[in-house]
Amino acid sequence: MGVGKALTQKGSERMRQFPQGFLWGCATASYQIEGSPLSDGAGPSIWHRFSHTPGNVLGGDTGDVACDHYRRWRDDVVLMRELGIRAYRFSIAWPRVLPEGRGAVNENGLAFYGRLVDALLEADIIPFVTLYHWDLPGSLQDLGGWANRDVAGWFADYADVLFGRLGDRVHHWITLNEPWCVAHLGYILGQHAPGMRDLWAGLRAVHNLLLAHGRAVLAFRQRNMPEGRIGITLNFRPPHPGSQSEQDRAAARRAHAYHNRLFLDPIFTGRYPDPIVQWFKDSWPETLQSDQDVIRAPIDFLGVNYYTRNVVVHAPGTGLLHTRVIRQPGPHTAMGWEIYPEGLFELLLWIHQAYGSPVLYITENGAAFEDRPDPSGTVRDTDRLDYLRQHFVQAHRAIQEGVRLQGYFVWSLMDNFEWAHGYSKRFGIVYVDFGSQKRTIKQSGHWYCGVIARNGLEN
Ligand SMILES: N=[N+]=NCCCCNC(=O)[C@@H]1[C@H]2[C@H](O)[C@@H](O)[C@H](O)[C@@H](CO)[C@@H]12
Repeated sequence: MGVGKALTQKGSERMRQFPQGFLWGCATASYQIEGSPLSDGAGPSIWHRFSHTPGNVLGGDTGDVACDHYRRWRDDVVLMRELGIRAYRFSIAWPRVLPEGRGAVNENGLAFYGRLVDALLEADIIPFVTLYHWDLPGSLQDLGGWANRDVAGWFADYADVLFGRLGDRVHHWITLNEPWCVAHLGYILGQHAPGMRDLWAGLRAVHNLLLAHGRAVLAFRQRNMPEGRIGITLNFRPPHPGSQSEQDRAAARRAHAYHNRLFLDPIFTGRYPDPIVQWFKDSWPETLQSDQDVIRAPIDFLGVNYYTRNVVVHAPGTGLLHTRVIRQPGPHTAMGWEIYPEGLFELLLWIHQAYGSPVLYITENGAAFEDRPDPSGTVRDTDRLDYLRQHFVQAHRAIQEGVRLQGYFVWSLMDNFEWAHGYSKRFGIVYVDFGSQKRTIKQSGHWYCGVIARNGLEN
């Protein structure tokens, strides 16, 4: 598409037009919005255990109620229709479907997701289903969880149950959400469930997550669903060196290999980044030559989660990579993340150029800010609106450069349980009063509705 076609002059405004059929959407995750974690036969997840363990989540918050979506899902689909979103990315809680993680299917759990999918289709909203967004069945963690190589088979069997039962209506599947966070935050730093601090377990989790992804892709292909598309969602943090010194540039390369290439390279090239294998040398897991053929099973699209960049300097003896992130001047979100929209353009172009121009969806982008309703009940979150607008501009730039970006899911549809931060961080374009469960579309949500209707941005 030439630039001319995408920048149409409409009156005095310059429009940034997105391609026809571009999928504007919102994203959520099961443990963050559903509540009712043990209802109707569901088994406990590692996040149910982790949040109920004192000291793990700010304020002792848990996902016991969250946004009560398990009971309010019909009204939430109406809300999505009001927003005019064309697609909705949500995750399925593995322990609702297989309470023990393996074996008997919990029909009640499966029926919940079947009803949700039917309501979305009825509302002309395309479902994008994430098979795993961090809520591993506790019973599988008792067997080692992602550090146990058998998890690849357990995950593929779980995925296959869903392909069989929902594959007639769900045509877009994401195997894993942010496996980097699963391994790094859950098994190495211990900040997320299951709260382990074990480098050996964490690096084996990296490999087993990739194996599980590949086994699920192969199971999907076996089902021979021609309309179906499957991919994975990875989180990225483009690192910039804090100075042009060789030490800082080397630190940025280490951070880049660990944050951005650790999963991307095996999936697209069949090899781990050499700097990482060398860096972790004697801790690196034993792998089988045949593993790489499973891991690199071709996918139909890559989900990209982008929030910010990291400015990195060499820091001997500090952290896993002997690096430190330097806080930058300029605006930050309530998470303390620098607002750096250009990083999205840089990231999309890098993936496009370095990994063979894959089909991409931005499966998460958004910002937490201190939202408060004014006396009239209106939530004027202009900071979030500006954040989104600036990032949409960068996504449009990337499309102009030929990046095959086919959709954009704002994180998040509504304020929800922000993991170890509990309910203290609000990412929604819809405000949730967690006392009353009242939903209020924020100013950013009303603005987003207009972007979707015009399929573009006015200057
Ligand atoms: N360096 N460094 N590291 C830390 C990187 C943490 C990145 N966190 C995410 O990307 C999570 C993603 C998640 O899918 C969603 O469930 C979360 O609610 C959002 C908001 O937090 C984002």
